[in-house]
Amino acid sequence: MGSNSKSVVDFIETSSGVHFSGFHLDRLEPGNSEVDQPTTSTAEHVHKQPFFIGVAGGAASGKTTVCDMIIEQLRDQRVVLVNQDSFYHNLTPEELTTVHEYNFDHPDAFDTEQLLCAMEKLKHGQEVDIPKYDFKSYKSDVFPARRVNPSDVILLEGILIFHDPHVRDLMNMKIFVDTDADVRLARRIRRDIVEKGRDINMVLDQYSKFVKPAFDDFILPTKKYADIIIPRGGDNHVAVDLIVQHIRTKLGQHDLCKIYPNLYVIQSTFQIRGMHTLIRDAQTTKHDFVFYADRLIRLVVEHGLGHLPFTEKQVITPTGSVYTGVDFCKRLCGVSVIRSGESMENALRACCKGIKIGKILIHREGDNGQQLIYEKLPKDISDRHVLLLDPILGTGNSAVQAISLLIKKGVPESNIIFLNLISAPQGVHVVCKRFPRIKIVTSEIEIGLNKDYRVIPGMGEFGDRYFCTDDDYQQSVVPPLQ
Ligand SMILES: Nc1ncnc2c1ncn2[C@@H]1O[C@H](COP(=O)(O)OP(=O)(O)O)[C@@H](O)[C@H]1O
Ligand SMILES: Nc1ccn([C@@H]2O[C@H](COP(=O)(O)O)[C@@H](O)[C@H]2O)c(=O)n1
Ligand SMILES: [Mg+2]
Repeated sequence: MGSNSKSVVDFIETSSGVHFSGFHLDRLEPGNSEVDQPTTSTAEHVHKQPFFIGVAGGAASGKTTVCDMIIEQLRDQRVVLVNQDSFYHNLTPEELTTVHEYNFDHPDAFDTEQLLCAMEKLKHGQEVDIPKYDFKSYKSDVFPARRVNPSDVILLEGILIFHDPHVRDLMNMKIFVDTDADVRLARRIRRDIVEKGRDINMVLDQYSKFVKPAFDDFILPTKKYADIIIPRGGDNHVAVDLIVQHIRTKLGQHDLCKIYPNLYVIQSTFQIRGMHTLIRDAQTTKHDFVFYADRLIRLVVEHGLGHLPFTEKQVITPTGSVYTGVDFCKRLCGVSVIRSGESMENALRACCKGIKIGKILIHREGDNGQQLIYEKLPKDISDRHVLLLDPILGTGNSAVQAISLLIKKGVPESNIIFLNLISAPQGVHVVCKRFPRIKIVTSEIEIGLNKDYRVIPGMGEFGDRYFCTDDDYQQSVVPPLQ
């Protein structure tokens, strides 16, 4: 037992009306909590964030070609392509007279502020006017601007789009098209002569004076920022297919998964939706609530176990053949946040024979914020991977308390997997910002928190419903399976 003299049972009994692992904060004074207070107590309506892809590479490496291939495969999505060329500074009359002296491959040739502003607007779901650049007059105010509507996927391509850190930060995926210099030069000569009506000597002059040095000095050094490097550009169909597959996966995910790569929402199926429908329904009987909550918990636990490290193992099958498989991670334990988290222990025990399970009890007392009042953890917990169990992530305050304790006990942050059934975006932000290396596995992301800091739509007081300590629930409403 911790320093507090009250028994665990006392605390459990006095906690009625509160989801035990997520405390009401309405009476908390600023500064009492270890965690920043949520900025809003109402449902958080986050607009659907577009997936932003940057495509960089040398001139004529095939950036536009790769983008066109991606767009072609994503015909069923709203995709927009923006070219960095649109943000070239207009040349002054003086610069125009000596245009062969102008370096179009230097970062200063672009109006990066205007580019950043336009891309931020698109990222935030606003329409934007993109200038049309004229390669013949070297101006972007000759033609009317192009109105670009908010889209699901934004592609930004250009030689130097990875140069500015602010522009880079907007991107969810960075691609570098890596094509041999001689191929780029050959393509450029053809393109500049045919499309831009330029003279061969002028093209070669510009190449040796500006294009090649700028590639070495500014473009190539940004290759290190790329998540994916595509050799041979548009000829690399495998790379483009994989990229499209990834984009489709990301589009199907909750926005929070794009922000926090360590947040895993298990793939929804009609079975999962059906279980959620039952456990969220206030009319569902106690018996059904426990049955379907258990089914969902088992899915979350199995998914969470999938994130543990493994080692390769070979066995001999009864046919005498070698089967190359994997060995389960042995050094693990569960930690349940009393009381709701205890509902997840059976599923964990059913999956991991003989697993050690520790307990943490956190409660809010008076105006002093939450207090950790009980903990019983395996002595060697710092050597183990920890599956932290709590079915609801609400404000994130109790999760932060529990995780902080585990870290204090020597558990590396990256060894903690937090398993829950539902997560409010506010809690995800709080936990993921504070502990960027832990993993959260959940089965659904909620709309948010109401003014009483309760998760909505939610499922009520989980502990009461699961452990049948709320007398108000219906005995039998949902008919059993035939
Ligand atoms: N894989 C390829 N095979 C043949 N020609 C290509 C290939 N990729 C691009 N091109 C041609 O090379 C030129 C430059 O390609 P582009 O995609 O516009 O490059 P970037 O946008 O990087 O400047 C274009 O004329 C294009 O048709
Ligand atoms: N007026 C201009 C503006 C740019 N360039 C060259 O275009 C290249 C970038 O375009 P990509 O489609 O190849 O990415 C860059 O190398 C500039 O030198 C130009 O020649 N004239
Ligand atoms: Mg291009």
